[in-house]
Amino acid sequence: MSSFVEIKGVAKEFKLPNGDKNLVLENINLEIRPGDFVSLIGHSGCGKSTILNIVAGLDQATQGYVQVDSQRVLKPGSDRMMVFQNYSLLPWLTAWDNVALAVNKVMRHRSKKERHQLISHYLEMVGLKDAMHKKPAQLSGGMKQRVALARALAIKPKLLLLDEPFGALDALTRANLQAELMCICSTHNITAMMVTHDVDEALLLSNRIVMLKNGPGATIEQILDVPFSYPRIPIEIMDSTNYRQLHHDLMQFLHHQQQIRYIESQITKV
Ligand SMILES: Nc1ncnc2c1ncn2[C@@H]1O[C@H](COP(=O)(O)OP(=O)(O)OP(=O)(O)O)[C@@H](O)[C@H]1O
Repeated sequence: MSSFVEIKGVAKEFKLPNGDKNLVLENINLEIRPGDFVSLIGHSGCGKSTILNIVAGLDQATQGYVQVDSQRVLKPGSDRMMVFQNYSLLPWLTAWDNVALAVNKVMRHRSKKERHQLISHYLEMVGLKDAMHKKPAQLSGGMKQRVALARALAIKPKLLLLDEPFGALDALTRANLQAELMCICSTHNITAMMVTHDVDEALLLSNRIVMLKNGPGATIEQILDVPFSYPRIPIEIMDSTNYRQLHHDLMQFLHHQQQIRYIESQITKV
């Protein structure tokens, strides 16, 4: 199958206020097929969010390029919707109005009735039928993230970008939302990229996991294929030998990166 997202030779260097340069990413190459759910995993600061930001068009690569559906990414667009850990909702608007704001802007050409149906459909899909008219302060963390998901999905993006979407939620809410997201993505064949620190979350949701080495100049160490078919039932797959092996491989990779980071920090002290 042809690639839908192409990340080719991407490097990213930030200029620091004192004039120094911080090379964060180097030669990142990744091809994502339509319907893939790809997770990025690696230690804090290795550049996972930077990759997502470049794909979103919120930041520019210093070298290389990103293409989505054969179009070069140069700026943000409604074909790529991002969901952040901190929900990013407008606090003075209700759940409905937060979703409506995006839908009305992007889907101006649709009739008022159609836009209304879309907003209602996606808020119901994420289980917010009875809380549509509440403001963010009246919603739990899980409910706020549901609004953010509904807002992203209602725009019908080509690519869903998720930056630690469940990082701020308690374990039970996180598990429920993971299951719902998996169901939505597999049913609607949504292509997604997700940054996560959670090995189980990556294994549950993704069909491929990109393992990033530590920076500076982080590169891709390996891409792991996750062979379980969708929809996945956590207690069933977690019990399998295959799952335990993949979990072990990922943990070992992260542990190894942590050791490298420790040794490097000791060397620079000397
Ligand atoms: N605008 C910026 N200017 C300068 N440096 C930046 C900027 N944005 C990110 N960085 C640096 O780039 C590196 C990678 O950051 P990034 O947020 O992509 O890492 P991450 O892997 O997503 O980390 P975490 O898991 O902690 O969220 C870090 O060293 C960070 O300090």
